[in-house]
Amino acid sequence: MRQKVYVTGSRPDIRVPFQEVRLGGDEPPVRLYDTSGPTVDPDVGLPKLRRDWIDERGPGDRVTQLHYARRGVITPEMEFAALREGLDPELVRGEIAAGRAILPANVNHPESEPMVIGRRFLVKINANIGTSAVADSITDEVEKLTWATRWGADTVMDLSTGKHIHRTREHILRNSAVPIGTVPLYQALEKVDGDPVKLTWEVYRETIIEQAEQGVDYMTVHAGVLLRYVPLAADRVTGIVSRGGSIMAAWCLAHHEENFLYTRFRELCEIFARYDIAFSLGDGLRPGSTADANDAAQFAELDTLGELTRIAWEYDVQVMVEGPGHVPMHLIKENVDRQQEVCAQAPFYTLGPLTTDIAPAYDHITSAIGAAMIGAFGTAMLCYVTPKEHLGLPNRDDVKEGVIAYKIAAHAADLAKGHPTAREWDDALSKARFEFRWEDQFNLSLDPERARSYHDETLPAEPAKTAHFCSMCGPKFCSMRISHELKEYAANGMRDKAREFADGGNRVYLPVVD
Ligand SMILES: C[C@H]1O[C@@H](n2cnc3c(N)ncnc32)[C@H](O)[C@@H]1O
Ligand SMILES: Cc1ncc(COP(=O)(O)O)c(N)n1
Ligand code: MET
Ligand code: SF4
Ligand SMILES: [Zn+2]
Repeated sequence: MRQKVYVTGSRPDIRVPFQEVRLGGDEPPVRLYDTSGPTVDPDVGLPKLRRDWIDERGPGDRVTQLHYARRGVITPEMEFAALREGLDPELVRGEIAAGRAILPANVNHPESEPMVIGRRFLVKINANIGTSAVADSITDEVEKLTWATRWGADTVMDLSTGKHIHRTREHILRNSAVPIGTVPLYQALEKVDGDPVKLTWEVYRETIIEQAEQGVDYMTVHAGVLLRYVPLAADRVTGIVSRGGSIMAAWCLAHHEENFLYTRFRELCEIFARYDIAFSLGDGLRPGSTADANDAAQFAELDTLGELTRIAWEYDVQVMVEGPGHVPMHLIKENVDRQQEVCAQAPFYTLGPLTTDIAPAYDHITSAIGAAMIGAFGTAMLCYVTPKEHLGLPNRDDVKEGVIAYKIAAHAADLAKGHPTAREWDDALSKARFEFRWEDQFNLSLDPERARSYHDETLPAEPAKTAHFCSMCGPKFCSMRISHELKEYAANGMRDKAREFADGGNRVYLPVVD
């Protein structure tokens, strides 16, 4: 059974949720990092976990976690995030202060359960949801939110572009125990009837304040798409594939002016600091195909993102940096190394990357391969890709497929990086598997329901739950059963050897099988 348990911190309202798996036999229970949050009841709403923490600090021009971290303060949010990972709160504070980690936590999102994004911590995953002009249901999106977090999304981005963007986001935020990210440019574009040329700084500014008041925790800002970089993407196989990037490029060319997100960046920082919104510096020039990976346009923009990272830090605003996209395996490492170098170790947040372009309908797999690699190289958060990528808006089932694929990638990276708590989970599952504790194996797995149902497809009867085989090899060929017998031989062999020794070495050695 999986059960929710809480670990308490230095004050009574720091209660950190875990999923505890009780195991059979003499095995101690295993605690899993829990992202699922409290059960959502739309009539009651979520508990406002952070309410008192925010109120105690009061309003101000710089109410950011980075601001407190730099002054040596461990906030309740930092302690909460540390307890979730089984790490020292001082490590969380130090990494935030150094800009190597962020804790996205808008003062207007008290429902959020804090977590920390940075290379020293568990690799996090983000799930994208949101309406489009073609599919515009608020209830569907709230369901995707709860479904995504049910399977382990650490943050969710609302990328809505439909008719009711404000209302959709309100429902998402009030029902979300994970930080919510947005791309405010999408709503700004709706406000000017979808014509990029009509965009203005004023419309954009009004939009970010609207979203800041609602409680958006981090915002993608495509401030690195400079006028002079746009021609660099002209000869690409797939041009500019970022929505925000293409919008800003269109604006720059039409006005022949520098990107207003870049020229007004300091004003943005002042606003973000008042709410503690984190920047997710958008990669508007990311490659959208294998052919375009690591090209001049992509790396020119990255240099600008490095410059903007340092400016945000002047204002105590937290920053992460977005990365690609479509990148074949041999070009992945350079992406992390360059980003870490150029952006002074600010956390990296990548979309995949997709390691090949040939598998539409399976891009959760093409991209989970790249995500696992880039995570192991030090990327802090992985943005999922669903099987619907390039084909249409993901539904609830696609959201689950994407989240599970990315939980696998993130955990595989945690193991490779040696996060202190990652290994325990694998060991517990492997032991259960080797000891034919089938129920424990199911309950410890990322998707217990599917594991159980796949097993039961061929062997549904109750005795099969303790059987020393499954239908893959059958009883006679079960290598793990044979391994147990080998162990017995070895143990008996040792006993016999001991007896042989006591007998003066005159016995012929024969293993005893009972
Ligand atoms: C940047 C990435 O965001 C994803 N994306 C954009 N809009 C949505 C949406 N409404 N729902 C889910 N994913 C979306 C696409 O997968 C794109 O590749
Ligand atoms: C990791 C990640 N997630 C979302 C976006 C926003 O999308 P777009 O750049 O297409 O507007 C992005 N740039 N990077
Ligand atoms: N899949 C694209 C990307 O990787 C985004 C939308 S399709 C051009 O960025
Ligand atoms: S996902 Fe579809 S709508 Fe979006 S850029 Fe690609 S083809 Fe265009
Ligand atoms: Zn793509």
